[in-house]
Amino acid sequence: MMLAVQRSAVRGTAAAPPSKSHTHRAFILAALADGESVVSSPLLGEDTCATLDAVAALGAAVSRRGDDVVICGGGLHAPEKVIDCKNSGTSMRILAGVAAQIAGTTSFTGDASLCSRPMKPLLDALTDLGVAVTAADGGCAPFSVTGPATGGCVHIRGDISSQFISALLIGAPLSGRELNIHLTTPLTSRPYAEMTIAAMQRRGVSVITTGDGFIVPADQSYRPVPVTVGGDFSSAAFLFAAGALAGDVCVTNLDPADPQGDKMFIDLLERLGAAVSRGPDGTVRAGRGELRAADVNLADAPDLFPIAAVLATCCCGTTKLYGAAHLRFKESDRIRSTALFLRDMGADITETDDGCIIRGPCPLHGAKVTTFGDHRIMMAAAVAGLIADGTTVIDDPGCCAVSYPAFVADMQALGADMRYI
Ligand SMILES: O=C(O)C1=C[C@@H](OP(=O)(O)O)[C@@H](O)[C@H](O)C1
Ligand SMILES: C=C(OP(=O)(O)O)C(=O)O
Repeated sequence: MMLAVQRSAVRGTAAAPPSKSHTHRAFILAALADGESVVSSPLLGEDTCATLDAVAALGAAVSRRGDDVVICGGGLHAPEKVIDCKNSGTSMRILAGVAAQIAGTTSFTGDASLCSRPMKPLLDALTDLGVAVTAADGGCAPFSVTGPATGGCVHIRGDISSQFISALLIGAPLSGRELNIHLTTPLTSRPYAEMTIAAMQRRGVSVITTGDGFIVPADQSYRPVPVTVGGDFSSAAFLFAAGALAGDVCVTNLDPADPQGDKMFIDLLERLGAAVSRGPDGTVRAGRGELRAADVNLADAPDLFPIAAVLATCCCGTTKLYGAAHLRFKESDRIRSTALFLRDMGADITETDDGCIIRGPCPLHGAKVTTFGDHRIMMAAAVAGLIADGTTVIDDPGCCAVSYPAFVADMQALGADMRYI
């Protein structure tokens, strides 16, 4: 199946889908807390469902109560079956940190994309903490960890994925001993580590931020708390960009106080010259404006890169997106896959090591887009198709189900001419 997109205007209101990152953390931390946790409004996308299946395999009792997911956690054990994290880096990295704290062997696998993404820095850190690790060549999945880990001191790089740090932090209280994490390179995607710490603290576990990392003090445990998952700013970025490029879109279900780093997209739209207005209830509206180029550091918000690059094609002048070399380790090499589809659509775009340079404005035309099975490439290309001359034909449109299953339906409801062919 393909998705055919024609130039079209979008207008109206859409609710941001629930946050993928918050849902992963809510499911995993509920599994680690003794007792029942109710998770309301979770994202039930392919990635978060992979996490839910995994926590059930590790021994948490998972049930549905209406739209809520109820998890009875505590007393986890090594599973019989291999944990398949499918396309989800967050699931694999954080759950590896959890499994490392459990006696016995837990094996992990994923799809072809996930099995090519880096795991070695985390697996090396777990080895230093006394975990026996067996992994494929290069330290990627499939791999197994045999725990439990000890506490102590660990050195790990911070510039490949913050998920390694989230994994060590979340698993640490299970050992009962202090864990001292020293970062050997600067931490990228830092807001995600901060989301992890906030989620741990909400459940009664404190984390100390040090000059070069983090300490999880000894003798702490998670307590169950009910959570309602708020909207996802990374997914909302596609709705905002559609409004800023092709009409006027109002997005609800976003909390301005949420720690998600990708809420910077709203400031970015304003900086580039889009018409942005913020309602008192957190509702944000984005419409057309005279867009002008800017230098944008995406070190802390890498998931915004593909859609920010689409916006940049409509900016007057040279836009530089930089600071995000870790984009090369996502579901696809997102610097390469974004440059490929935008160049095919007529953009003047040059890849750099840590981003790209776009000389705009570039009139876009329809093209055949390869998503490489990457949800954010699919959604960014679909938004680009709204302003392109002719038809944009996107392969594997179902891949958006990992983070935003209703993306195409939401866009169609706003008036986008998107059809499955
Ligand atoms: O912890 C998380 O929920 C995430 C962390 C980020 O990954 P990196 O830390 O690998 O950049 C982000 O890209 C991903 O979509 C979700
Ligand atoms: C990189 C992403 O997720 P993950 O690392 O969990 O696969 C993403 O959603 O863009």
